[in-house]
Amino acid sequence: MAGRLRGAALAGCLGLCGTALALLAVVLLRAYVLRPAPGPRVWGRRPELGFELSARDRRELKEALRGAIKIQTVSFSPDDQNTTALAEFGNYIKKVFPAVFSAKFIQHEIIGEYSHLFTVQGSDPQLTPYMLLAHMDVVPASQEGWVAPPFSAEERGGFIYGRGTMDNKNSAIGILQALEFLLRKDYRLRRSFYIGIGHDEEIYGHKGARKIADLLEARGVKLSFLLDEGSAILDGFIKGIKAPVAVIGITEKGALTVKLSVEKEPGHSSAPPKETSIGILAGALSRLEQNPMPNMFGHGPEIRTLEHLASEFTFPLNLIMTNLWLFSPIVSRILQQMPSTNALIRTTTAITMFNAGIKTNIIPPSAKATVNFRIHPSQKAEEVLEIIKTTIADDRVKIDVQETFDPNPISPWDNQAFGVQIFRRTLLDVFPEVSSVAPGICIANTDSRHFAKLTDAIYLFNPLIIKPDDFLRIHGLNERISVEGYEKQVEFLYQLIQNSDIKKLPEPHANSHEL
Ligand SMILES: CCCCCCCC/C=C\CCCCCCCC(=O)N[C@@H](Cc1ccc(O)cc1)C(=O)O
Ligand SMILES: [Zn+2]
Ligand SMILES: [Zn+2]
Repeated sequence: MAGRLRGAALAGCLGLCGTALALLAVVLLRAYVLRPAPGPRVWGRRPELGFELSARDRRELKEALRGAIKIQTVSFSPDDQNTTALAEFGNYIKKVFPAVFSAKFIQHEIIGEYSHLFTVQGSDPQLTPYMLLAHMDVVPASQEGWVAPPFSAEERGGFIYGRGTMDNKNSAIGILQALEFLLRKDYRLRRSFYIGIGHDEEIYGHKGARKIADLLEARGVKLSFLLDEGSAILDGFIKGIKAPVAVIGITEKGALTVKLSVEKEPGHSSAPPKETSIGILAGALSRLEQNPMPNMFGHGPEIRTLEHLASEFTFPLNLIMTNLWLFSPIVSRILQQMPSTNALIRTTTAITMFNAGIKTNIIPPSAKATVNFRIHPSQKAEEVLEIIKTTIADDRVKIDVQETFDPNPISPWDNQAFGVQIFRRTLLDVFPEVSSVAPGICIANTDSRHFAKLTDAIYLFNPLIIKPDDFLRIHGLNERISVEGYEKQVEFLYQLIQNSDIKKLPEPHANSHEL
């Protein structure tokens, strides 16, 4: 009997100890293994004016965007733009946004013939201004393959179709629309801000955004932050994350475009040499494709993106993402499998043009190709060029560098980063379904890089929920925006302007809601 009692007591004790141990393990797991990503807190103040739209406002907002899409502001190449359309766009915004163009405290200037700079003077000159950037030019669109012609701005099933609906007339028109609505409600701005609308972003922005930046620099302007396109609220991009997450670019990749050429004696195709210019060039290109640039996972901000999103992942991915010190080799291998995530972790190589040959029976005198590299934030153009030379390893291939620039510096992402706090607050106001806001990389290039001397706080983000399918529409077929999505974009900008009017960020406190 005594033995049985001792046994029961032991079993009870073991059970208790087991429970205690299990509890301890859960606590440790929560505290150390599944710890939430560190992030600044947001304050509780709400914007003064709500975003209630009448049926008339809704119609006006939609028609303003549709009208802009119909203007064919195409950038074909650096010396081929539709300048008539660019000028028409200027007249159009004057007509559609009368409050913006008549406000006494808004100065409007045309820069580089077709770009627009608005200086919106706030009532408090002590507050450092910020800038909203967008562009009006678009890439060309084929007539075939669209459900509605690319410049028809046709509305179908709640979407407006057309070139520029996501890239980037939605921002250009959206910013002016948000300001127009605020002015009509007599909102008095406190913090000054600039609006820049470039006309040649798709061809590097040298005549538009660059000139705007030079002018502001000459005026001695410093910005508290700058917001441009380049990332979005991502839905379904990352395996293991169910909810949409806002990924705000804190840098953009660098770029290097090289022209490769091979010259060889032409001749009769009946007695060909062992290698032709085409064969030699094709070999070099194949070596570049077969030997991708090194995987740089862990050397740039991509690791911070995953750490911030760690708690959004389902089990066991949440555990893996919280412990990248251990799992980064596996994660980096997974990321390189999809083109959009591969672009986050390495300098990408894209053969974009190939020209050779003039007739079926002539040995071609020359072969040329263009290769476009997008440089990972941890590398420099010079370093990439060295790797290219070593990989090609053939002196017969001439390498001419065309456009090149290093990646942008990394913008701040912490408690003191004013812009980041404003975006968090505004996302919370307008997109309550977005559960995380993370820093990321813009895998393409934007006009914002011209503004590096005016601020170290450049952020790339379009307040639009996009799915992988939408990403393919940018520069692709059937670019479109949902009417609801565009309304939300305007609402985001409307609230962002009001939220930016705060004098100074409140001190973070323990109970405030955190994204
Ligand atoms: C966790 C991550 C998954 C990553 C998935 C990425 C999704 C990103 C979502 C939206 C990205 C939209 C990118 C729009 C910006 C494109 C801008 C652009 O096309 N630029 C051109 C031209 C250009 C402009 C300025 C320059 O100085 C150089 C080139 C480009 O070719 O980059
Ligand atoms: Zn764009
Ligand atoms: Zn574009």
